Amino acid sequence: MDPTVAAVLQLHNVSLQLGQRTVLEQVSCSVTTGRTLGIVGPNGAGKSSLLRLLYGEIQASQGQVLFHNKVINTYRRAELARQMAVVMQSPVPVFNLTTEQMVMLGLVPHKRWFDPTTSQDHHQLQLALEKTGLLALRSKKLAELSGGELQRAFIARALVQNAKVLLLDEPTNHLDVHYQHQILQLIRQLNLTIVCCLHDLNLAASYCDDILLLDQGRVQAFGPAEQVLTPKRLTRVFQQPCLLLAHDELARPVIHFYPKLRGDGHD
Ligand SMILES: Nc1ncnc2c1ncn2[C@@H]1O[C@H](COP(=O)(O)OP(=O)(O)OP(=O)(O)O)[C@@H](O)[C@H]1O
Repeated sequence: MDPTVAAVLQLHNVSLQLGQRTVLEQVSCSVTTGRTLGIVGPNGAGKSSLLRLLYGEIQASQGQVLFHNKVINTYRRAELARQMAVVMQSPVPVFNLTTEQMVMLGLVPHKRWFDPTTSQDHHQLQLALEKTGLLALRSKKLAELSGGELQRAFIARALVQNAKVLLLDEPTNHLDVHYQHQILQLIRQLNLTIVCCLHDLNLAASYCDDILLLDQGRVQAFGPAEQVLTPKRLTRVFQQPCLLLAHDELARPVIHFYPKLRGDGHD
């Protein structure tokens, strides 16, 4: 990674203890302006916990989390919200709101309570609904949306928030293949600094510049996607044989996990 480019978020030797459990151990990584960092790893690797540290929801037991070179917990919540939008896994929606009302909540960090809604706000709302394919559902109650539509509504809210940094935990959960690609393509085009937990390694390889591979709270590799996502490393970390399949029309090979075969050294 180019050290001359400004780091937006940095973790320096961060460890996290939750109850009796060491969830993260000596994790160091950073994300620089305009890049997309994918956090990948098996279940329980510590991906969501790391994201929660990055937006200051929980505090590191050891080490430092820096946002623009300042300790994250020294920021006021409102200040952070203006600079950082967060889409968590299965956030709890307020079901009696309509899609449009919920998406408009993205404006809250930028307004005082008596500020009126402007034509610019409505324009932003319109754009966010359009980009996430929710125009036709704008007046529907959240309770009436499918899991995927709800997920897109949370992403629309993050777009309206208009922050320079976007943190997402499994944003493609509940989305069909078309929307998985559409949403990731969309957020890439926004030229934001992005940190995104993903289970799907092919999506991570396609849409992330850098990858942090975690396993049991420890960094297994961190760096450019093509250097981190090697079949040998993925086979070891996921305990499932893996190979990369090249395709003429794809910029990156397809990551393929296959069943353990007798005598291939994986059983
Ligand atoms: N509040 C808590 N107290 C104790 N242990 C916790 C707590 N929250 C999470 N953990 C544990 O920390 C570990 C990491 O959890 P985390 O949710 O960060 O993993 P993950 O990589 O996001 O997992 P998944 O892929 O399953 O979503 C898990 O073993 C989990 O059980």
